[in-house]
Amino acid sequence: MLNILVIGNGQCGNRILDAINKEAFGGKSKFAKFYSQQKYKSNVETIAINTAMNDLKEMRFTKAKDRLHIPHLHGVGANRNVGKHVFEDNKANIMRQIEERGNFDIGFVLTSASGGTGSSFTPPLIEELKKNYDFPIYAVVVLPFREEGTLYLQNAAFCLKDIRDSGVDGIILADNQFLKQMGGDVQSAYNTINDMIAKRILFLLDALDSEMMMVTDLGDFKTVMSGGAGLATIGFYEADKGMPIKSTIQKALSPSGLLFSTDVYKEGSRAMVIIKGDKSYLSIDEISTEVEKLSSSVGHVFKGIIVRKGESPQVLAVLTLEVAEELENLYSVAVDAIHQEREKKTRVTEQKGVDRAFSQIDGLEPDY
Ligand SMILES: Nc1nc2c(ncn2[C@@H]2O[C@H](COP(=O)(O)OP(=O)(O)OP(=O)(O)O)[C@@H](O)[C@H]2O)c(=O)[nH]1
Repeated sequence: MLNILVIGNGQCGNRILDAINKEAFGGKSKFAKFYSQQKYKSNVETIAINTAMNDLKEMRFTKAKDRLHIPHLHGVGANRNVGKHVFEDNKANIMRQIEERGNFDIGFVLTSASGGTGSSFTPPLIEELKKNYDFPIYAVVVLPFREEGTLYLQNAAFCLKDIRDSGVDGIILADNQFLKQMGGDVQSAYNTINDMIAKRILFLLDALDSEMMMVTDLGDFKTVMSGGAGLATIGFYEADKGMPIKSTIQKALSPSGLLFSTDVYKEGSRAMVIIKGDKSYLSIDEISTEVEKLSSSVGHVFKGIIVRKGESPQVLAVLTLEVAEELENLYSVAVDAIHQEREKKTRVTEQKGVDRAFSQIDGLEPDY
């Protein structure tokens, strides 16, 4: 049995963690967490960390003991410099809470790249975890909608770089901009995206701790994640019962299954494909043909098969990327945003427009 740590930082990280707990506690009643056992095979410890009490209170499926409030106003207002200081001041407390949960085989830290708390807590937290423990740690990082503004874009650019420099064992990308194709208003888009990420992580945790017909394990996952440029994404598809397994695999690797925009056949570096379902769906010929097609363009592909009586076919693909054109696009938009912010600041200090307006009444008194 694996011991797994899942930490959600900031509002986005908290909500994804809550979506994971919702699935794990059976999903339906908000009271489930008070009396249910989690459905995990593994021993999973979850911790939500936030500076904003309201974000923690909003969680419906995460136990109160798993919510850690770090007092600082009502958040750090998207300011990563403030966030880094707040983390430093509270580091000992945060690390103590983690230490009390025992030993782990693997850890995940969930965060948005663009807010304040999650994006500034995650890099130093991973650095600290890597300093103190020797289990692998993966960051699951949500990229912003591109129209959310200059501060979020610059945060995303610096946060990703900081996470990469933190000693993390791999970064799994999910992109709000790409996933907004799911449609709906912002709140329902968030819920859909969070559920998509939660479902993929839970499938992965289940697979890493399962008896498989063809084995993939934590060692294989580590090898996949250490490939490419340290960046990865996850694809998933659950088919209707009639769908052939070859189409299910193709769907998992297509834009409708992925969390980040990439052509896996062009940008992929290593992959792990896990196929689950009733054995009547699991044609070895079809599976081998699809896996060979993938491995001929990406290099090594680990494959695992989990036979589950009566279950419809499901496919999960973890893919590390060699290049990521969409990330390059994001960085060029972010660089424009950084310049825009800088120019605005220089204009304010050079022109002192508002000061000039006020200075016109220097020495004058109101006359009634
Ligand atoms: N997918 C998804 N994205 C979210 C969610 N909530 C916020 N975001 C995105 O996360 C980014 C903002 O980060 P938050 O996580 O809200 O910020 P925070 O870490 O709590 O930081 P501060 O509030 O500034 O202290 C934006 O790009 C949002 O679009 C969510 O529930 N799901």
